[in-house]
Amino acid sequence: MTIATSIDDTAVTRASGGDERAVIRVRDLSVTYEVEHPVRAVRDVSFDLIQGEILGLAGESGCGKTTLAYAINRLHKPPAVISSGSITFHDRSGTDIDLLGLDERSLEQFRWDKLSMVFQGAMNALNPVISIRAQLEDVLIAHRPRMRRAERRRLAGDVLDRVGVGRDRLASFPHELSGGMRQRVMIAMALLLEPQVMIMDEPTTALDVVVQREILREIVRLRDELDFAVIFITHDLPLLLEISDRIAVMLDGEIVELDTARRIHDEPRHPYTRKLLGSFPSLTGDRGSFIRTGAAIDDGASAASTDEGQDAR
Ligand SMILES: Nc1ncnc2c1ncn2[C@@H]1O[C@H](COP(=O)(O)OP(=O)(O)OP(=O)(O)O)[C@@H](O)[C@H]1O
Repeated sequence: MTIATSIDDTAVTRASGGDERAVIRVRDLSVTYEVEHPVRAVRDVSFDLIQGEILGLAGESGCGKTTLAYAINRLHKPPAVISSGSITFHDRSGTDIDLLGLDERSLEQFRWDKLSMVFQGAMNALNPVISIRAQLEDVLIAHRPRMRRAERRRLAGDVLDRVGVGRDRLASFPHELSGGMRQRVMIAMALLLEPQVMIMDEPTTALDVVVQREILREIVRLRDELDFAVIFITHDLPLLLEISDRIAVMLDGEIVELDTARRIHDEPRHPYTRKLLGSFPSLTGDRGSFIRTGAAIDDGASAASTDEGQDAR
């Protein structure tokens, strides 16, 4: 897996304290579940998502990963409330969009078009009685109302080819496809409008390991081709080390460490990161060599391909 974009971690910082290549800038974001005993699920989180990078979000169950992901896309529902902070999206046109300031209508336009999301159960969100073609075309009808029918059909076919399902499945209904294929269709849908950012929350967890690997390889390849940024959430730290450029480690609602995948692996600074790494025996001891096969972080060791890494796929 060779990653083309180069995320140089000697980031070019702006006077405002951010990375000038950021596509999303989150500052001091807090999300609270306003229940009888309020839960501050996300606490003063700040980070930049850099254009074209895969940012892994790691941390144990309940640390706030999903809450953070949903809040970024404004998909959080009551009792969750964004209690403070800001989220800025830097559009490819050059405009900065204040995500927390968007009204519902603008949000609907924004989602899928600029930022899309694929989550674990996404494949079950496909409508069982509508063909794949119609479901893909519906997204285009909603977001590109002036697009001609022939162009819609071509794009729907192209995107299915891209994710490895193939345009010959356009007429299929969801139940005619395997779980892996349906999840690929959801990824196709997420790619359809060529968003700048994709948030993936455990997108392959429900699938068997071989299919997971294939899909992950596709995601990295598509990222190389289309240069979108990804926030990738999973419990599987070894997997994150393999595919991410950088990794943010969350603990009790806070990001306690954010660094290149290589440094998270080689020189973890926070005790919790060390504990997390230690809980995966395959990452420590004799087999503890770095298993990534070519992530793009510019720390002098990118694109190193090891036999062990090949085996891991
Ligand atoms: N609807 C809710 N009401 C109250 N508390 C909630 C609600 N949803 C989540 N929480 C709490 O918010 C915290 C963060 O949950 P969240 O689902 O974001 O964690 P996570 O890291 O994504 O976990 P997992 O990996 O298991 O999905 C947890 O303490 C959880 O119990």
